[in-house]
Amino acid sequence: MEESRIATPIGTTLDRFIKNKQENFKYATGELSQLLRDIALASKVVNREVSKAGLVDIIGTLEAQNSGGEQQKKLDVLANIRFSRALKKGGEACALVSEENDSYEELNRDGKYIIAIDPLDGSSNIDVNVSVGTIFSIYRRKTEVGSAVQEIDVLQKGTEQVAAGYVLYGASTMLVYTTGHGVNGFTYEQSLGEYFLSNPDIRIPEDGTIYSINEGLSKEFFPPVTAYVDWCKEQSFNARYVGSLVADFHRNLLKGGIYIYPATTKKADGKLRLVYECNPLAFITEQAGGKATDGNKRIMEIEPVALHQRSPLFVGSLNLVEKAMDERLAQKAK
Ligand SMILES: O=P(O)(O)OC[C@H]1O[C@](O)(COP(=O)(O)O)[C@@H](O)[C@@H]1O
Ligand SMILES: [Mg+2]
Ligand SMILES: [Mg+2]
Repeated sequence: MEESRIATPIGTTLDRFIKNKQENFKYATGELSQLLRDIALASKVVNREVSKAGLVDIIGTLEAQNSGGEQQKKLDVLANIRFSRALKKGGEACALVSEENDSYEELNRDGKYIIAIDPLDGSSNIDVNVSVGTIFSIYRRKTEVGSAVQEIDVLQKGTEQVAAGYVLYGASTMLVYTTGHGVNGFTYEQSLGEYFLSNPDIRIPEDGTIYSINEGLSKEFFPPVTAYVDWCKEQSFNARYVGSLVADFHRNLLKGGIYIYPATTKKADGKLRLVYECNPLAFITEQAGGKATDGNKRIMEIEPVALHQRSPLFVGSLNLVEKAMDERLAQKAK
């Protein structure tokens, strides 16, 4: 089916855009479209809570820890509940994999889709009014509709994703997603309660002058990363690190740049989670013309073995990520 080449006008609502693009999806039965709407709806509720975080009692940390042993923030849990409820009610998702749940949550047995989600990304920034986000990834189930969800459904390679996206709760709130036909960004108009197309067909510049890495960890960097960061400095690149993956990623997607969370002497697999942080952002990056690796291989080719497994991440502008890979090889050759 020939993809319609007519550009969708800026200001088109998300609903209208999803409807227009549905014909691009060979399974076009409307379920994926409805799922995207359910996620957008939940993000509006979370946006409301994030935007008034300082006024109501949702600031602060809970006793409980998540699967990664990190202290859960109240907003982590609240966001998780909002997305889980919206997906349960929507009926299209059979299971939810979430950073905030140890195991996957079965939702609707008749659902055809698996959702993997980081309900609130950038938790360390929640209490200080710095941008945070939500990251999501969508797969088709492998098992029979109506049957119990199994591991083969929830542990799929990134190349199996049918859609991925993120919501950035920043100066404005944006939803950016792909269904494998390019990347589009929508800005939330609070008073109308609607997302409007603001960034059609996003392409990441092949080059950039921004590098994002937590240099506070530099004592724990392996030589290839140290050499690469030194190279960025020699180029007089700008160091930018918000500490919220979604915010750092979004800036680099629009302006060009590279985000790195490497393996370190203390964290052999880095910090970020493959299934609901690295894979969705890798899908978006590749669809926008960029590159995403774990330092050696394509992120989306990594076979997941655990829901919360971690992976190093090098993501962003094609030439910057390739340079980082070359640096690794050069260092290895030494
Ligand atoms: O403080 P560090 O070690 O640089 O880690 C920051 C990274 O950790 C994260 O906060 C991890 O995500 P969560 O907040 O969802 O756990 C990323 O958003 C961010 O890029
Ligand atoms: Mg995160
Ligand atoms: Mg999180």
